[in-house]
Amino acid sequence: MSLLVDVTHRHGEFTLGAAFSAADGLTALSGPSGSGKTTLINLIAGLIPLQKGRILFDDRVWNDTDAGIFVPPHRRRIGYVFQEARLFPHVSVRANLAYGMGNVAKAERPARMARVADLLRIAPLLDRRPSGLSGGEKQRVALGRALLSAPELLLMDEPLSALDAGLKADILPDIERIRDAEGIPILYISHSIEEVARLATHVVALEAGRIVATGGPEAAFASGVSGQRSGSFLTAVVAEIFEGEGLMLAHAPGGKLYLRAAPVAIGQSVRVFVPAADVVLARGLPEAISTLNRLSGIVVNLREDKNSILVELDCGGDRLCAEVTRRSSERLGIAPGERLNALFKAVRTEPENLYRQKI
Ligand SMILES: Nc1ncnc2c1ncn2[C@@H]1O[C@H](COP(=O)(O)OP(=O)(O)OP(=O)(O)O)[C@@H](O)[C@H]1O
Repeated sequence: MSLLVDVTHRHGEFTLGAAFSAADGLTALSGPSGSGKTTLINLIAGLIPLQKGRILFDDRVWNDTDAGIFVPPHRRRIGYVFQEARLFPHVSVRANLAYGMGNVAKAERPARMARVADLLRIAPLLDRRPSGLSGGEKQRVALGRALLSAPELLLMDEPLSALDAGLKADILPDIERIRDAEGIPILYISHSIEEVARLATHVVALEAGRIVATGGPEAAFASGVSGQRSGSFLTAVVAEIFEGEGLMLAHAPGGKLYLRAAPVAIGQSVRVFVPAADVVLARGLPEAISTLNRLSGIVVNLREDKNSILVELDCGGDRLCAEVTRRSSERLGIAPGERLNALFKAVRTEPENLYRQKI
């Protein structure tokens, strides 16, 4: 299934002009506050009428201003999850979930309810009222309600931003399961590079109403989503898990990676986020050093970033970014074309930011 968007829309001084497509998987919409992310998904949902352009889903036209076509929101088969769960407080979780199933044939409802309750671990909550649930439980119910409508497209507007770190970590695997099990496109607004790192199959980066980059998760750095935290993504295949040590070994194109162990299988492909400030650059390799990860790479780019230099290395095809002071860069005489070693500690790799591809 795929979504095709080509829209122009003005709110007073602000103009959104965006063209992109999104297929199955999770497309993160990143960008600074006010860049137009919510406007974009509200247009896709049909919640605000489009001023100019087209929105197509597969071969169906949801909106085409030239042809005068506008399909109303309830006929678009979209699930929408907001920052706040927005549940009905006075009825049970079961009734909240059932509310979403208007589109589903009656005979299929019990099985669908059971499947989604299982997928999101909410079966034990069905007879409770939302007021007694934790923020994370409420958000899982909101996700469940969106899924029960049998959506063809899921829109999520910062669904985790109201949750504390512990609850976020608890719900991330649920979103991952939805991404991998439902086979529908998901558009996911997030300000967090960690969420993008963990969940995104694609990124569309917006700035001041325009798309500034699309592609893999690195695209998020083109906009303000990452704030101060520059970094890069390495892909690798898990080769060995050292159970007792909480450590695993994965093979990346540029060499071996030792990572904090995560619930993955041998042979599984993972993508790890390495913050640029965690990478140490060295000429030669010190013998006695605790750092487990040592990749060799060619300097392809040097970029000034405030009081730092961001040094980009090509490590066997993967890009690895290191942040060093200008003083270090000058002392080492770092220049494009040079081969350097990049070191980073296994203990700094964060399993909760690890993207895992299904096997
Ligand atoms: N109904 C409206 N009327 C006038 N201006 C609006 C309206 N809705 C949004 N805007 C403006 O459009 C711009 C984009 O807003 P939008 O909410 O889409 O951004 P966003 O990227 O989702 O921001 P945030 O990350 O803060 O939620 C902002 O400048 C906002 O003030």
